[in-house]
Amino acid sequence: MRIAVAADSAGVALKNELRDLLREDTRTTEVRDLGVPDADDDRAYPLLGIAAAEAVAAGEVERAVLVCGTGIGMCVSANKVPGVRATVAHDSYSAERSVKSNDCQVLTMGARVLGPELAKRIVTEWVGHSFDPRSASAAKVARISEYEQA
Ligand SMILES: O=C[C@H](O)[C@H](O)COP(=O)(O)O
Repeated sequence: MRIAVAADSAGVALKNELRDLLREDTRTTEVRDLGVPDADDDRAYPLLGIAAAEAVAAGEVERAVLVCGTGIGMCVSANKVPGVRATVAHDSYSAERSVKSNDCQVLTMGARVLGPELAKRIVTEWVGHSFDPRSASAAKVARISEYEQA
């Protein structure tokens, strides 16, 4: 699995931890860090979130993990990119269902909301989840795509 990571200055420390964790994970083949590199970089979350979502939409990566202060700005930004389904998730169950029910390719988190150990656990679990296109959820997700393409 190819994964992009990105964050604003509020999320960069957690993003870097998650990036390193994902790079050690044998299930990932590429972990692309789209920035910011450090907290001195004041590029705002929409720039980073949209860039990562565009990489997902273009098929350059399958998924993205985005971090800002709350996860909300990254989520709203990523969802503006056609074809991308992003969610904030700070608990294991929501992260799991975002993939299995909603086929979300993008997970966003708030570094000011949850601690790094919980974030790492959620992301590690999230990599292991997959969407079943034959599931009853598939038709519901298809309705979202139909609206987007209308
Ligand atoms: O959703 C936005 C993020 O939490 C961001 O890191 C902080 O945004 P703000 O500086 O506008 O509060």
